[in-house]
Amino acid sequence: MIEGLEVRTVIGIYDWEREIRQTVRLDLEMAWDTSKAARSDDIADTLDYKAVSKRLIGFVEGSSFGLIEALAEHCARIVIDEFNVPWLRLKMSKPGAVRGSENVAVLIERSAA
Ligand SMILES: Nc1nc2c(c(=O)[nH]1)N=C([C@H](O)[C@@H](O)CO)CN2
Repeated sequence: MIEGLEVRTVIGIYDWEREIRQTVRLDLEMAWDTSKAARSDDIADTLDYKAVSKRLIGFVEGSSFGLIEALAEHCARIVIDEFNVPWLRLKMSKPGAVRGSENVAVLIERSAA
């Protein structure tokens, strides 16, 4: 899992949102068989959460989507396609987007198939 990964990016459907950077937060669950790495104690045998995080940070920082739905979908595709993850659940939050609320988010599940 990667929990609470916060990144500043251009995100939003309103004109004023195209002029600023706002914080989005990613929570990511990824299916992976950890038994080989548990035996070998070798990072090469597992899914490197740091590598996944760095790739997503770079992508999100350079993106400028309108909807958090679109941003979430692209992030999911990157993780599945580039890291061979068979299944994931991704929550894309935009805290502070709605006054009076603690958070707004979309939650998606995607598979490689
Ligand atoms: N389902 C969604 N609804 C809304 C989104 C979104 O990304 N998905 N975005 C906005 C605005 O950008 C809002 O965050 C500005 O405060 C409104 N509704």
